[in-house]
Amino acid sequence: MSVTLRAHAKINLTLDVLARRPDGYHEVEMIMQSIELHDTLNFNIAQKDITLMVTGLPVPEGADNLVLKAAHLLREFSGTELGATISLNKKIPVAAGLAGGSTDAAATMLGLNQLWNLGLQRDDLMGLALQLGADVSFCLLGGTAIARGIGEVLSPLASAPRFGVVLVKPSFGISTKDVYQNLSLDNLGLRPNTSAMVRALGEGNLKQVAGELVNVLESVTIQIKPELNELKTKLKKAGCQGVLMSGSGPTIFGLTADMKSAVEVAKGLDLPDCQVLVTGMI
Ligand SMILES: C[C@](O)(CO)[C@H](O)COP(=O)(O)OP(=O)(O)OC[C@H]1O[C@@H](n2ccc(N)nc2=O)[C@H](O)[C@@H]1O
Ligand SMILES: Nc1ncnc2c1ncn2[C@@H]1O[C@H](COP(=O)(O)OP(=O)(O)OP(=O)(O)O)[C@@H](O)[C@H]1O
Repeated sequence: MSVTLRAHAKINLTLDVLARRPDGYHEVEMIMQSIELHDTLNFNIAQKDITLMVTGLPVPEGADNLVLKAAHLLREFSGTELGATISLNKKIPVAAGLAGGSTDAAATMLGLNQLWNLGLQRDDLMGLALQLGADVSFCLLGGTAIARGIGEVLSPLASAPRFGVVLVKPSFGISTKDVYQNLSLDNLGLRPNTSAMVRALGEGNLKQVAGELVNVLESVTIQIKPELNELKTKLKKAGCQGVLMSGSGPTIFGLTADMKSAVEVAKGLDLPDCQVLVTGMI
């Protein structure tokens, strides 16, 4: 028996921070969107051990990998004694603001639930997701959704238009924790209008969607890495309708009418120090 799953990356179309909690986490309100860009995971049954092999982009293969953390958490929760041989083909840039680790963790729970025939419901997995990371809950659901709480309270939205997405990932990564810690809640600057973005998505109006793209973490990350401002300007000049940093960064995304126009925009970009990827909303 073998199970193969795609683990999709996400972008944040809006991101607002409402409060800091005593445990250091933040209450957020954000519109999350899955994109075509994905890692691929393959799961095979094994007698006892859980092992992981990674191909593609380098990520640690040891116990710190979120795939192994998710697998051990699920095995403990379910009580099964089965093992698994897992392979991960890593395509999503790492420490990029695209939830690469979180989506692998979510896919691992979904894949092993099938492989081990556990019969767990999505709600059971949702309960475990939060132990692995704030973005894992959304990654289990996918599509388009409003996320509240620390990211685990989800309200699914109707499928968004399949706008094209150009991703620009600089060579450096960024620590999500550092970004949240450097955020001054008294000085958030421009805040997103969640309901206006929901309306714009519902109408499929790219110009309006572009006008509602706001992420309060952007100015924090730009303060650490001012070169992100130049990347935003270049993406706009190259023809993207709207441009924003995803999550805590440093990836910048630009939206276009469709994948074809995203390919054209990417062709016009001269960014030798960055990884440029063309993908689309799903
Ligand atoms: C920036 C986003 O990616 C937007 O989707 C998420 O809010 C972050 O989600 P994530 O990377 O899955 O977050 P976790 O791995 O759970 O947490 C990493 C660190 O980010 C900070 N963190 C994360 C989520 C949140 N709502 N408040 C926080 O303050 C905490 O300092 C935490 O130690
Ligand atoms: N399967 C995995 N894929 C990517 N990173 C992983 C994985 N497992 C553990 N990590 C570690 O997690 C850290 C964050 O990587 P990740 O790509 O998830 O960040 P991110 O895209 O910024 O996530 P988010 O958008 O959820 O904040 C890295 O330092 C990486 O070493």
